[in-house]
Amino acid sequence: MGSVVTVSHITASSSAVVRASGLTKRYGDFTAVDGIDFEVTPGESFGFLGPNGAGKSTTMSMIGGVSTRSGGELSVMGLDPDKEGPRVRAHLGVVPQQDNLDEEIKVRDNLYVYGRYFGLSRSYLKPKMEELLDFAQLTDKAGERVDALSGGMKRRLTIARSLINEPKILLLDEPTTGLDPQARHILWDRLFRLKEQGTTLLVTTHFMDEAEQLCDRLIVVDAGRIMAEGSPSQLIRDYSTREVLEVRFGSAQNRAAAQTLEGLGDRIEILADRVLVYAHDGEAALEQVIARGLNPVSSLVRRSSLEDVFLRLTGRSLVD
Ligand SMILES: Nc1ncnc2c1ncn2[C@@H]1O[C@H](COP(=O)(O)OP(=O)(O)OP(=O)(O)O)[C@@H](O)[C@H]1O
Repeated sequence: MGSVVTVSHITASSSAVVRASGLTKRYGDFTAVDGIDFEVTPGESFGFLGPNGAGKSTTMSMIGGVSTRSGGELSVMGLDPDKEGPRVRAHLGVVPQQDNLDEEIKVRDNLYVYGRYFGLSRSYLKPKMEELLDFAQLTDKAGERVDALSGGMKRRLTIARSLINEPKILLLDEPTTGLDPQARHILWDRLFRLKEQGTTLLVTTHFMDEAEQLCDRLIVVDAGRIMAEGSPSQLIRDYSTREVLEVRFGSAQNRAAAQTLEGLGDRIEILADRVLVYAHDGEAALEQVIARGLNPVSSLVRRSSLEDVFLRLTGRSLVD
């Protein structure tokens, strides 16, 4: 579909902890981040939602001062990450996409070694490690080697480790990719706690449910550009209908059926395995489908999600 969408520019606020304006990253001829503007206010949970390759990790790397920008402005706690990397990093906790724990040493020792690397004193670290182990629900695993932990536990340990210097801002790159549903919920709960304590969270994700759960506000990114910005509910209100009717007619018949459905609801999307009818009342739309002489193999009415927003903005599914 590829519709053109006007992005509302965010008013500059003096209290922003992260501010990007025209932020750009090029790798040779390729532009990974293409002049994006956003601001993150203290204590909020701000998301970057987009598919693989959208430029989310690259943006995080620039914020963290590990990748220099090619253009535009960027400030983190009022500092330029390209010029004052160490001072910026002192405010940040970083949870990378892949856990990079020391697998062969014990859980508690991972925290200790990291803290010492940060230059923190033994007397500071001793109680801090216990507090973080408790926070990560790993106290009873403290004496075990990391390679004996589950994926969810490792992720929580990586988060605990990133908190060792009491950062004001936590950068989380795809925090729950690869975790099972239960492990994801435990992790989200820990992140809610951090937010309650006033930590600002910057989260990249390609999971729409994660963005809906975790983020107060987010930007939808695709191919290095911002497609839309707002709270999850605002985005759904602005770019989708209240409900969506999903109907399946058998893969060979979806396209022909969709033609019969033309004009139904606000709009129709044909996916490989189903047809989506965007309507404020999904049940009423289903009655219309049947009234038009169609007989779906299955049907489902659900509320709109950020996945629908992404589909509307890009004509593609987030999980393609
Ligand atoms: N060092 C690099 N050299 C060249 N191209 C790069 C480099 N790092 C990233 N890219 C490219 O930049 C684009 C954005 O990558 P980035 O990792 O930021 O995307 P992403 O949205 O975080 O997706 P993912 O979840 O897959 O990491 C991709 O096309 C990627 O191949």
